[in-house]
Amino acid sequence: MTRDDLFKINAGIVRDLITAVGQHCPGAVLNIISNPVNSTVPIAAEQLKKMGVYDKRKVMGVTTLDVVRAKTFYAEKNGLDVAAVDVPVVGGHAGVTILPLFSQATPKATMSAEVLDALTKRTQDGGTEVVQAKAGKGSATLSMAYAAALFADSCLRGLNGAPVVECTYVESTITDAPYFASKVKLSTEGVDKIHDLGPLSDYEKAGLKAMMPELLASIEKGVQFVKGA
Ligand SMILES: NC(=O)c1ccc[n+]([C@@H]2O[C@H](COP(=O)([O-])OP(=O)(O)OC[C@H]3O[C@@H](n4cnc5c(N)ncnc54)[C@H](O)[C@@H]3O)[C@@H](O)[C@H]2O)c1
Ligand SMILES: O=C(O)C[C@H](O)C(=O)O
Repeated sequence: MTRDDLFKINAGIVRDLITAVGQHCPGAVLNIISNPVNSTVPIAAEQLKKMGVYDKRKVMGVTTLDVVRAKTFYAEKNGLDVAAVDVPVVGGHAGVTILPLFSQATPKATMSAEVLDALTKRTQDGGTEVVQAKAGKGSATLSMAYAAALFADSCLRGLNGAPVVECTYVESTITDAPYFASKVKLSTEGVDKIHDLGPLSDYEKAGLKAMMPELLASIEKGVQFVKGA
């Protein structure tokens, strides 16, 4: 089962939960983790728009697990302490739409083109690898919970006036995609500032171009699920 297969089940669940949020706590900051995140975030936004209570600063898709994976693989490969490593991951949360920016990773490490390609693919396929290994018995539940806790904690710190920067999938204008994950400053109202992509390597530029058809289609599928209903 792919994240997109989950659309059939989760699209309605997310829309109905968001309807309740729109009715009972319209100002809430939402961290959406249900897959396919590339579509469920647009579903949430469209449903809240329909109800007249959408605030783009409050709706965020959780892509933290992609960052956790990229950091882990980068640290392992380069003999670094993972706690001291940072790797931005941009795009979306499915296959080729997940784009780790190893050229911006810190601390800096030199890796061959082959190793970079392997680490990128491992990050992109990490979730699917676990879903297939569990063969119908769920996904990377515990690492998802870890990532969700990290991200929720960052949101709470931002809301408490200690701004923090995390990668998250939000309504965005930094690329051609209306929703996109990148580094975002989280503050007292939720999304405060969406950082642009920064300098990309040629490999990353190609990855950005390659993800767009799938990302745009997943976004449109989510939008139409609500608008076309
Ligand atoms: N964004 C991420 O990083 C990430 C990572 C892993 C998993 N996920 C997604 O998180 C979700 C949960 O994954 P999981 O492995 O824990 O799945 P799971 O099947 O183990 O758990 C799903 C839970 O949802 C409950 N449920 C079903 N219908 C419901 C409804 N209408 N309302 C409320 N609850 C309902 C089920 O009873 C079950 O307890 C999936 O959508 C999965 O794809 C996201
Ligand atoms: O549920 C999945 O398909 C995988 C999940 O999104 C993950 O990244 O582990």
